[in-house]
Amino acid sequence: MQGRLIYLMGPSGSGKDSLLQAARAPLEAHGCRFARRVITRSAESVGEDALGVTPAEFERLEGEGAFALSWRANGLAYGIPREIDDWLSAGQDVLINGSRGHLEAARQRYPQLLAILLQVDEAVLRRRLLARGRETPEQIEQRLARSRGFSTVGGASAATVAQEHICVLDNSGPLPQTVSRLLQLLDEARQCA
Ligand SMILES: Nc1ncnc2c1ncn2[C@@H]1O[C@H](COP(=O)(O)OP(=O)(O)O)[C@@H](O)[C@H]1O
Ligand SMILES: O=P(O)(O)OC[C@H]1O[C@H](OP(=O)(O)OP(=O)(O)O)[C@H](O)[C@@H]1O
Repeated sequence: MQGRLIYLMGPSGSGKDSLLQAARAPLEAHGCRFARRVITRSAESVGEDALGVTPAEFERLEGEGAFALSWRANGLAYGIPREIDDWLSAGQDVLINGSRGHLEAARQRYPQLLAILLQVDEAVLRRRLLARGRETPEQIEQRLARSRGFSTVGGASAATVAQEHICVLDNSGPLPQTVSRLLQLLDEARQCA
């Protein structure tokens, strides 16, 4: 049986990267794989363990078909390596750090994907982004403005979320609580699959 693509998305600062790190060990114990993203961001940047490449290298890789999914946002290009298709074909679930803007395109390629929207209110987001210190205050405001622009998934209403089959996961509380909820959500999804 084909594995399931778990597409984690949410505003900048909502905690996607922290959650991926914290949930990694328990999920790997269940056979779930994690994709390392390729990003045109310098390797020294704080945060996820991504492969940093130049825009020219990214274009070359994309042209060679190295990515299962790729998109542009925040002035950067992001790619998910094609090896996830081998993992999925081998029946393994794969968790990726996705983009709200690319959800529809991702669904076209992976109709069975499980979309999870990590949510935190804007004041908390701004505080967390400033504390993280990876972006300038101006870039942080641009990211918050980008989130406001997602009328369908960003600050989505419950009805929209239900209609679009998106599971909302709140990360306003302590991270371990969010990890437990994620594991529970994935268990429930497995039972429904
Ligand atoms: N539940 C949480 N409680 C407090 N701080 C958090 C929580 N989740 C994430 N953070 C912090 O918020 C900041 C943004 O988290 P990060 O994982 O980088 O978000 P994203 O990858 O979605 O942009 C980081 O400094 C992180 O340590
Ligand atoms: O369409 P959106 O949902 O806005 O997402 C755009 C991009 O921003 C995030 O990446 P990145 O790691 O650069 O930013 P973040 O860690 O600040 O979320 C996310 O993982 C997407 O790659």
